[in-house]
Amino acid sequence: MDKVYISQLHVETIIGVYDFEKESKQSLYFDIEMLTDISAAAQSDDIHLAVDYAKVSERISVHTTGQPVELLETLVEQLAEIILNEFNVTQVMLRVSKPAAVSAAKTVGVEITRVKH
Ligand SMILES: Nc1nc2c(c(=O)[nH]1)N=C([C@H](O)[C@@H](O)CO)CN2
Repeated sequence: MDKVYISQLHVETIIGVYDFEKESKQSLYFDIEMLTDISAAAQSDDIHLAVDYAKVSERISVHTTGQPVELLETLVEQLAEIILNEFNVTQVMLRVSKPAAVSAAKTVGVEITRVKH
């Protein structure tokens, strides 16, 4: 299966478990891999038949900066459901990194893979 991907999408938002995290935005970085058949888009050269990575990026940014959640787990589950429901994708891998969370680490985060049923 073919893949459309987005690497290191930067979004600033309120996210976190602790009170101090609810007062100022933090950076999140998303890596997304979406399985899809690209043949119709390639043969027609038509963006409407492609998984538009710009539209996916915008949807991720809008959702992530909407209603705040505490856990990265909650956020990536919500985003995986949105991508599978709203785009022509059979499987999505989402990795979110929160580089400021653990000062001794380069970055930390959560990765999931979800399949359309
Ligand atoms: N598995 C997770 N562990 C932690 C999370 C998280 O979202 N998922 N969040 C925090 C805090 O919000 C942290 O980012 C602040 O230091 C801690 N562990």
